[in-house]
Amino acid sequence: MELAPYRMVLTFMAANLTIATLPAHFGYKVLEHQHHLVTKQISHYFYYFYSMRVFKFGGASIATPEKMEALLPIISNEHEPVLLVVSALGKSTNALEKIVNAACAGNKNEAIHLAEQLELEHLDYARALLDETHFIKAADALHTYFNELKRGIKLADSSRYDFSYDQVVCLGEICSTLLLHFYLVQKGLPFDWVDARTVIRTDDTYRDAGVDWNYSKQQVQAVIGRKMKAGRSILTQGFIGATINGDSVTLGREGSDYTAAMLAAMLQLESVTIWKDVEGFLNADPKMFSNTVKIEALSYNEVIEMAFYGAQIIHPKTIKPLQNNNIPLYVKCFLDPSLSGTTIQAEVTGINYPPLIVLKHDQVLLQVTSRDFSFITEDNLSRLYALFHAKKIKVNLIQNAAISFVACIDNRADKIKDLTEELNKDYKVLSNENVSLLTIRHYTPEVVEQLTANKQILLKQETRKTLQVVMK
Ligand SMILES: Nc1ncnc2c1ncn2[C@@H]1O[C@H](COP(=O)(O)OP(=O)(O)O)[C@@H](O)[C@H]1O
Ligand SMILES: N[C@@H](CC(=O)OP(=O)(O)O)C(=O)O
Repeated sequence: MELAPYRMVLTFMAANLTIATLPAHFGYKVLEHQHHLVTKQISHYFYYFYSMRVFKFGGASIATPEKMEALLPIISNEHEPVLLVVSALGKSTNALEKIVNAACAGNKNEAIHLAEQLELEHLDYARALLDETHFIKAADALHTYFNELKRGIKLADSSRYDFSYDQVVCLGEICSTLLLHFYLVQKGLPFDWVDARTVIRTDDTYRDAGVDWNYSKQQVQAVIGRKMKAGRSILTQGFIGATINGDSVTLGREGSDYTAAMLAAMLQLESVTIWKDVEGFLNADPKMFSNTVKIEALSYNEVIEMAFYGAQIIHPKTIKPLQNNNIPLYVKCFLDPSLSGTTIQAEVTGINYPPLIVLKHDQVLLQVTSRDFSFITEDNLSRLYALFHAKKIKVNLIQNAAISFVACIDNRADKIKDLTEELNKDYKVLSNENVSLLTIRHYTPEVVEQLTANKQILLKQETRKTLQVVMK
């Protein structure tokens, strides 16, 4: 066990020294921290310095050099080393997807051309952000990684699309963090850049890699933890890792939130803040609904349900490591850090949730019927589930009847084609494409009426708290 009494004493000394050297108005905050520290030490046997935090910046927050510059006050306000987890610039992951698609379709020249365009965009970004000395260093580093990208294009092959995808797409995060790194160094901040592929070890499920928790934790503590204990702040990438063979992987689209949560759990840090372009966690996506309201505090339970059913604001895997380690998650607005944002934690009291709405488009409803009139009960259900599992298809909603089984799944044409071929051997399969899955937590009859008016309802399920409708 790591927590020896002297560690507690040292931590207290460190906290008290901090009080002595900070201006008076910081005193209260530090005392609050001390209280928090003791509580956390006793309950978790924490290994690291417990007031260190993780900040996750997504693509929207660094879409332009001006936006990146605007993050400086947020980052430099930290009194302790901070761990930054950062995504690719703006929509550059989509640009990288186009590149790998062209390469796998055999249009290698087009892919190289698109890669060169993307490199120029990164160079323009660097030029706008950095002084001459730092620009030269950044351009050099970018060149190295765009060469890695070009190697990925040359090797890309449609017969191993997911593998090819990861070798190319992972470079978005590498390049964005290089730009931010040189900017922070230029500003004199004590940051070290860590290639997440050296610490996050995964299996070889390309595009949705599973993390080897124990190995990664050891590496994260040895590399990132050690540096932070020595007073260095860290900048690393979300969304990426590497297999035991050193091949790059990605953790699933929008997976940077998950990386942030994972690192916080592995290092037992104080909290994770994800900086978004919205005021906080709203009761629905403001891009789809008007009159949304911000929720001040949410429980892990509410958020994991919403994320699982497609709330884009948080990656569904983010909550588990945080809940397991009782680490709070804050959703804050990078456009106005003074806004209170949303706190996500274990217990939330005194809040009456409004209806929380998630609308997920581009779904497919599959109806699978046994050809020989055998019941769809335990034996058939386990066969069907095993098949979905083998094809790595996530089932968003299911319902079964005597001889049929209905599943609502994301529209991944390649996977569905494979699955249908397999199912057709024993079952009759019908599919309804282009449907939407509506999930409402804390629903009211009025909201359900309003959101389903003029829609064809293909499937409906409700429990006391949650109503779900597949509709067209
Ligand atoms: N419940 C919700 N509350 C707030 N924003 C939401 C919600 N559901 C979806 N969103 C969308 O999530 C977006 C932010 O997430 P995302 O675009 O993935 O950010 P980033 O790429 O910076 O991580 C918001 O602009 C908003 O449109
Ligand atoms: N860049 C990746 C990972 C990610 O999490 O991005 P963002 O934080 O911008 O959603 C993606 O677009 O999927």
